[in-house]
Amino acid sequence: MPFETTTKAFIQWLAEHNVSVSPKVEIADLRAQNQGRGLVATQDIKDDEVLFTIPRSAMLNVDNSSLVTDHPELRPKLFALNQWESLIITLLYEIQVKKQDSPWHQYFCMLPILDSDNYTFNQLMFWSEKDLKHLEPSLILDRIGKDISEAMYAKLFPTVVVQDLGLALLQLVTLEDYHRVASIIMSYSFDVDRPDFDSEEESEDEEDEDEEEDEENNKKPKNDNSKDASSKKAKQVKKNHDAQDDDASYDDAHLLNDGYFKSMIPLADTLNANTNLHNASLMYTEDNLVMKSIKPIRKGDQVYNIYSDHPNSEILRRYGYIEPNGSKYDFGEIPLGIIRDFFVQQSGLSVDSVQEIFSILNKVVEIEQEESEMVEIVLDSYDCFTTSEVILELIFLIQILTIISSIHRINSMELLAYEPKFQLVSRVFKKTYQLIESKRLTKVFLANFEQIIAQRLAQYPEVASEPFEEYGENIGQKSQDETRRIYAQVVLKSEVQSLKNCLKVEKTFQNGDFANYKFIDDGKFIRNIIKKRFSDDSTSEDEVTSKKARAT
Ligand SMILES: C[S@@+](CC[C@H](N)C(=O)[O-])C[C@H]1O[C@@H](n2cnc3c(N)ncnc32)[C@H](O)[C@@H]1O
Repeated sequence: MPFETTTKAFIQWLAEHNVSVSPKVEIADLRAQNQGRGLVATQDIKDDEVLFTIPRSAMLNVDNSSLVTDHPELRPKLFALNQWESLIITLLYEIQVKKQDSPWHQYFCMLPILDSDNYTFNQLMFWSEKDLKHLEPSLILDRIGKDISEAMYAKLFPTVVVQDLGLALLQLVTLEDYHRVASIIMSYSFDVDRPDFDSEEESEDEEDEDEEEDEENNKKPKNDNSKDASSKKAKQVKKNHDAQDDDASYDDAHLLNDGYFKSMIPLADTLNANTNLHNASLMYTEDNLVMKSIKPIRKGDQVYNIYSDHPNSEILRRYGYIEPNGSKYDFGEIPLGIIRDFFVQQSGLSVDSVQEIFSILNKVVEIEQEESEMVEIVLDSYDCFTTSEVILELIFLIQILTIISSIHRINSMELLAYEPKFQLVSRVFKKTYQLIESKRLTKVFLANFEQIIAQRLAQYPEVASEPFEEYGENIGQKSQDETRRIYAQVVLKSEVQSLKNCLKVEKTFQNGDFANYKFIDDGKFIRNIIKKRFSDDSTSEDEVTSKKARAT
């Protein structure tokens, strides 16, 4: 069916399902920009205007599906699955079994899964090895999640679907069909609170948060991948909230405990997203879902939702597009390996010794956690944001290793037995904690911090240092290979720009969480640690080291 005809049939479907749409917006063909369909303002819109209202009955989820209507006996088994599994089966049943008889058929005709005129699947899951090479050295390559997705397919088909649910008609669902449906859920679904959910199950904290949210007398359903830490439901699902995290087993009875349904919401999911141009949000009341403007929108402008605070790399992984001028939430990442190798080079410690220091730090944190809310500081990688902010864990680790390196140059750490080594690392940890608490860091820390970021930057190809450029209105006419190459370049530019912004240390250490930090001489701080430590210790190794320390 031609693109326009499909859109018109969908608009008709919306009217038949009591979706009321403001005359100030219309569905537009944005394929030239590689944006498929989107919503555009046909008149000026004020802040807080209702753009459309969707009754809950028009949503599709496991509770409100043909599968449960046709097979009410399957309800308990479907509800015992997790959100992802149940919605995948629900959608496959509508699309592959009910086909034209599905009440949502006209809606599915709009989705890429049935509308071959709409854009191709560009989520990283569908990229070839050759396409993915363009993304090196981005760490997003470690998070594509294809293996986890395939494990879910292997679990559902055929065991759960055929043996447990008796849906023989879904026996022939291929891995490709499954990936497409899973990608549609990833890019289009929302998590919508169940009005019938027993709030007694919620914790007091969650209720407090709810009260704050309720003040506005409406709530915001989270687009599938939300990680809004302040919202009630984001706490009930795991961080990032995608299939990679949602690996609960069949027996976990997830869905019933969640208090929300992962749902497809026709029309609400026609909105594209932009972190910088976000101008509309979906709210809900008991009976309806309501899309409202959150700022004035000019005639001709696109109406944009936001899919959460993701950097370009994650937007590409989950949704298959990028923001050409960078996401508001971009960050670059420093892998732990770079930090380890930097200190190996700088201090002469062996790789094994630095690894041992990491494992001691993990133990020290574990012990501290018994008393306080200490977080782990040895992570796989560290985020450096486009806002010039970095995570505290990065600062903490580099400062600790800076001090340990200096101590090692005075007295070889390699000579110490495990126990005194543990004591030393533990003491440096505590002293560094106090140093940071008093808003101080050392001068050598700063130099090391800059060099570590510089080493990460050196791993990127030159093109990633070039400024963002408009790739033009005609991106939709480029070949798939070319489009993906351009998208990968934009991701690398986002990361490089973020890392470079974190080199603007006057911003990094004078703003936000790290405002007004002072950089002190390392010598005095180190002397303080060594003096105290060696006067406290009595083991023979320590005495040797202590004498050496005093001699220097
Ligand atoms: C919820 S749908 C939005 C409607 C979609 N454009 C359509 O035609 O069906 C999400 C998908 O839209 C596309 N999309 C959303 N925002 C975009 C943007 N700012 N630029 C390009 N594509 C975008 C991506 O392909 C994404 O996976």
